[in-house]
Amino acid sequence: MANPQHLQMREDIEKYQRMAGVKSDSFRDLEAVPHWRAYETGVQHYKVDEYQEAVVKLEESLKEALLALEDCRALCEGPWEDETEEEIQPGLYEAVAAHYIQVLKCRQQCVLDIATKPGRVSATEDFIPSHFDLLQFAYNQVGNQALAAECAASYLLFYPMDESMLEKMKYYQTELGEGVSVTARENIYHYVQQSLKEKKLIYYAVEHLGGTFNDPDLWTSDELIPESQKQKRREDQEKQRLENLDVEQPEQRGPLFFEGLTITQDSRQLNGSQRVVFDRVLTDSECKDILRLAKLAQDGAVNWRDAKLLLQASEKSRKIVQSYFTPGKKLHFSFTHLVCRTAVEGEQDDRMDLSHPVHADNCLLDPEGKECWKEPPAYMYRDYSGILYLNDDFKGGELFFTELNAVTVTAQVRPKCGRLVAFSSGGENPHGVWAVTRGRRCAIALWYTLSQERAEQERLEAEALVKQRDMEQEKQPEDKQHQGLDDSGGTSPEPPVPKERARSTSQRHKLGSESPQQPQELRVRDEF
Ligand SMILES: O=C(O)CCC(=O)C(=O)O
Ligand SMILES: [Fe+2]
Repeated sequence: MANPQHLQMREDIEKYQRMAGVKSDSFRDLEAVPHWRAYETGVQHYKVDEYQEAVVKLEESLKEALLALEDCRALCEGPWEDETEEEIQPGLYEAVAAHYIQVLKCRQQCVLDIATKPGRVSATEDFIPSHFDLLQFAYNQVGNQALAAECAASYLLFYPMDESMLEKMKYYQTELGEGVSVTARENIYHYVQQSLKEKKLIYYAVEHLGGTFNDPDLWTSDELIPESQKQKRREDQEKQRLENLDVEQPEQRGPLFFEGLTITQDSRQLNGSQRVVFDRVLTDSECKDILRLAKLAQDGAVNWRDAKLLLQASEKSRKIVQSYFTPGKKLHFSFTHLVCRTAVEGEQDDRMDLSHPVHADNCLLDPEGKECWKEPPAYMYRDYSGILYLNDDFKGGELFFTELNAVTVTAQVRPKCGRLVAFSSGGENPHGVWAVTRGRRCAIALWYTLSQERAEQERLEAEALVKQRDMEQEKQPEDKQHQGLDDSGGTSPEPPVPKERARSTSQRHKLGSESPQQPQELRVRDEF
């Protein structure tokens, strides 16, 4: 459950299911926690308009979550175990204050604990308040306005100025009649009051005694936060807002600067959003040259001119993606990768397996939860993906897009020389590759980021190297220049290509298997 992408485990479960005597309730998720199970079921009912069932499950989830919260908070009362402070010998009052603040911070963090799905690392935002938003709507749908109003009032305890909820509240009050008093749930009132008191103390301590506090709640009112902390919080929120803006921009198309380039399919034709197929990005002879590079790199010898061509081809793709999706900021390379997949020997008929399992490029796909988790080890900073294909003399190996469930295929793209498929890298674009059943399929896989800090350093170095070499060649006499251009290894300076051998063992690309810290320029490798 926590690793829904784990193909081996999925296969094993299917195998067990086929065994005699094994029933569906023989499978138990030992990591499951009651409130998460209820929450997910509740949200699923809600999404398909089954409000009666949604109400039951969401109430259960809320009750269980509050119990889990209390358990977690109680565990904060233990002895103080801060090894980093061991050296310092504080006075009694300082020690008491430090201990108490630590307990308070620990209690506050419990919200994150319960809002984090087992097996995940990032918490669902506004986990408790969102229950009331869902519940007020669901109760209204099943005709229980009194409870809908109570839930709306409970939500307003967290966000008293929320305009849309205030509107709803007015509506419920009118429906119920002015004489009927509507109050929030008492336990939620206490929960909010207590949490606010704790926050007040913590912020006081941060301001006067130092330290930091990462408030886990989004609903904390501004008045409570000291000026010094507010600034930081504002900056964080602004950064977050800008990041979201970048990726969630509506599709608006900029001009394409390259002659001959065609848009073969857009998002509508590919049944999704932020997807596109371009053709004629490369000519046949350019594909051939880069393919030769794939072959040579395998043998540890790389032609300088082909390496430069690869850099140019990927830069051209970057410009195309940038101008097509117009994300409002410069796109930087985050990873460049020349990859070939070769058919395995033997029986190929009716193969239904995948050369690359369904995944999203910047988040961890959770087909059961119909979500995509932006958390490590996913490459969260990847914003756009591009795959520039180099050949079509193979069988199988189509790229396909699916819905979030990872099984409903929404579009398929057949690779060919000069075809560039580009798409936003998030959960809106799960994709995979069918098995290559004959021949060898080569492509340049490219990922782009809007974050300058995440730009691929090796690529910048390689570009600088090319520039430097070009300048040196300009200075050289004519005859020597030609020699340099046609040079395939030998006397020329080292091209920016690793001389490692492509791996020859059967291997599948696994999301998160490459270390983001050590990207290598122009990686060349074989997959099967
Ligand atoms: O080769 C392809 O068509 C897609 C590869 C891919 O999705 C990836 O490497 O993340
Ligand atoms: Fe991918």
